[in-house]
Amino acid sequence: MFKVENHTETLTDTKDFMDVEYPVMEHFYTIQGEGAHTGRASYFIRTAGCDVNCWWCDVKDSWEEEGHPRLTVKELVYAAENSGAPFAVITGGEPLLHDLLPLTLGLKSAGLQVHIETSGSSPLSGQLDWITLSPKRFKKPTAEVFDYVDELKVVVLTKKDLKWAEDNAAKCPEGTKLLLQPEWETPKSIDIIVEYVKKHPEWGISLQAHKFLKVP
Ligand SMILES: C[S@@+](CC[C@H](N)C(=O)[O-])C[C@H]1O[C@@H](n2cnc3c(N)ncnc32)[C@H](O)[C@@H]1O
Ligand SMILES: Nc1nc2[nH]cc(C(=O)O)c2c(=O)[nH]1
Ligand code: SF4
Ligand SMILES: [Mg+2]
Repeated sequence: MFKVENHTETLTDTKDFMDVEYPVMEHFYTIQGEGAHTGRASYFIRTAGCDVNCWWCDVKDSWEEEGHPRLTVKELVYAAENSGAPFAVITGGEPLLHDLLPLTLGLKSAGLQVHIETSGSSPLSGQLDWITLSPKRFKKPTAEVFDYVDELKVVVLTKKDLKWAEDNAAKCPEGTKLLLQPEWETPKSIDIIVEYVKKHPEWGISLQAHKFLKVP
């Protein structure tokens, strides 16, 4: 949970934030396929732009802002609210490249909880009810994000990623949900994760269930 301090008074007028635009690759009503909320109906907003560039990223088309439409908070909130989803997931690309206060205020004003999927490598912004941190060596998380993380979800390809996972877990608050996620194109990572979780049951496994369900 994170709530940026001292900014809301600058955005008290609804007009202030409903007209703010974001580069959006896609937005869609689906089932959360990853993490502790797997299986729950949620409205995804995939912002465009990422400066981390993981070579195994499964949404490389999100990396450039150019070529994606700029949508207003009003448009995004309208779609999310009318979907009936109980919560929105702001993802990307790297969503924290953008000031998320206007978008999160808009979503929350419509009664949605706001979750984020982030590498944590840019400063926190906005009002976030659930922070899923997926830390990347390519651009490391900021120190601040560890004070607010709810769920640590580390993508695993090889055994060295387990040490990376533990190094990040050591910085998280007590009670943070710890999850290891196989890299989708690396089948051997599943055996690595299963063996590790059986030895270290404080960790759980996150699969990309949406890819099995064949939903976006
Ligand atoms: C596409 S990223 C977007 C949000 C943010 N940039 C991040 O990395 O958390 C969303 C989630 O998908 C994970 N992910 C991306 N490519 C993946 C892959 N090939 N296999 C498994 N997980 C992947 C990321 O680690 C992250 O947890
Ligand atoms: N269904 C579904 N669940 C997801 N959880 C995290 C995703 C992401 O790309 O951020 C994602 C996604 O792309 N689709
Ligand atoms: S940080 Fe996220 S969106 Fe960016 S390259 Fe890595 S997995 Fe893809
Ligand atoms: Mg995805």
